[in-house]
Amino acid sequence: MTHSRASTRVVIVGGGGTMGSSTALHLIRSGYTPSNITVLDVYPIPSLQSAGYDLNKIMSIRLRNAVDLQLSLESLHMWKNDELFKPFFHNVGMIDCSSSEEGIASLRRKHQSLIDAGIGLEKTNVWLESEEEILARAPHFTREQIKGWKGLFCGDGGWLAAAKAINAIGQFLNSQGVKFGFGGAGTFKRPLFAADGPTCNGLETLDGTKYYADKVVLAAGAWSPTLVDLEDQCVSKAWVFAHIQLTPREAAEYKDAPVVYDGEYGFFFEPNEHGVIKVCDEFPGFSRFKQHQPYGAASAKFVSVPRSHAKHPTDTYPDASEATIRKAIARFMPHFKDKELFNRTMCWCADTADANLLICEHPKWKNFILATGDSGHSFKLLPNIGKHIVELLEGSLSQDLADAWRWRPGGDALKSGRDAPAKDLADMPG
Ligand SMILES: Cc1cc2nc3c(=O)[nH]c(=O)nc-3n(C[C@H](O)[C@H](O)[C@H](O)COP(=O)(O)OP(=O)(O)OC[C@H]3O[C@@H](n4cnc5c(N)ncnc54)[C@H](O)[C@@H]3O)c2cc1C
Repeated sequence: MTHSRASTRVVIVGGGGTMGSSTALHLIRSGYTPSNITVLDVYPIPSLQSAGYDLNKIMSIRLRNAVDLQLSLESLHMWKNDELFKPFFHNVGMIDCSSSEEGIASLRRKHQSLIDAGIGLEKTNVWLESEEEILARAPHFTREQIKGWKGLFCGDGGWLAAAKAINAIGQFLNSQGVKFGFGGAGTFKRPLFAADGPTCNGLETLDGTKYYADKVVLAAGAWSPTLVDLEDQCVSKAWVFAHIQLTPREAAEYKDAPVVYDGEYGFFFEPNEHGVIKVCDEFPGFSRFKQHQPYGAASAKFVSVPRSHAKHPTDTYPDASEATIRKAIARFMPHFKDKELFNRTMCWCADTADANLLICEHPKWKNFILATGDSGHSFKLLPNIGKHIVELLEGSLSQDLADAWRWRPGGDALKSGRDAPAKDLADMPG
């Protein structure tokens, strides 16, 4: 039986997170009936354990391949122009810099790719060769601090008020009459299948509720590989960050400052309206492997299982992270190096081997759609990723996106194109 948009029932697992909320939004924008859309999550939207539940995320144009460039440009357009998203984009720019020979050479290649893209990106992305040029963009630095730094000022970039943007989608979904299930009634347990065997016709949640649907979308982020067997295509990894509190006077000095990113240290954002600065270090992530049997696996296997900060709020991060975050603060803001750190936390993503998303129908389960996979860069796609997930549901996804996001076991998702594989949390003191 074929369904019209108005009559198709869709259940979204992880609808309180980034890709899931975007999918629900675009179903409505495409003409699906809100009461036929069910958003499930462990926590109410914005879910406390979503990777997007955060003060801020970086917005920048990604040039890694044609698909990333297309998605970044689409999302930039929406962050700038779509009424729902506009309030959450702070277009303060980003300084992508380095003081090492290797780092500078890599940034020069990035600058060249921007020019080679041939779409005028060199007008907004400017090479910073001299200390004067850097100080003109970031007057809060001292000349001493930026000695040897070179890099790019990315004028299209800046930061996104992440949790607030997901919250705005949640409010819109609520106003439209979308159905929600949270807690036990929102926590995915297993898919349900029709009498023919391979056709998925719904799912059961932890409390035993059964939701029947024409399409099930699994957008459970770092939890996806623990819920269904993804045949090792995704490895869930954590990154860390902490916050410092500035006085109103200190915060005023950093107001509208660009995001500063140095791949050897980390990155930081301008203070929020309460004077809080978030600081991240940069490293290949932490895994947390244990024996676990996702649905569809013949037996238990080694899977990296995220530990939810929402469930374990006293969890912070390994001792080593305290040192690297302090090192980043000392590099970027030496006068704040002794400030107290608070809200130390981990944030989980499901990395794929080639850093492309995994957005496809399950190869064996008809109507069960995966919308997951990561590379630590997908929050910026909040405004537009759902549009493509809806295209997949409808069979109209373009071939280049379908190729990039296909089911593709076999790569090394632990390393995921980074310089080193992730370390396991079990091996990290603290
Ligand atoms: C430290 C860090 C920094 C990052 N920085 C940036 C950045 O600067 N810019 C950028 O663009 N991207 C960034 N990212 C990446 C970005 O946050 C992720 O790519 C994106 O948020 C992933 O979206 P998702 O929908 O796959 O997962 P999530 O947003 O995590 O959503 C998954 C959802 O599934 C839910 N869920 C889990 N289990 C179940 C279950 N059993 N049943 C129902 N629901 C369930 C969760 O509660 C959650 O709401 C960063 C990520 C991290 C970790």
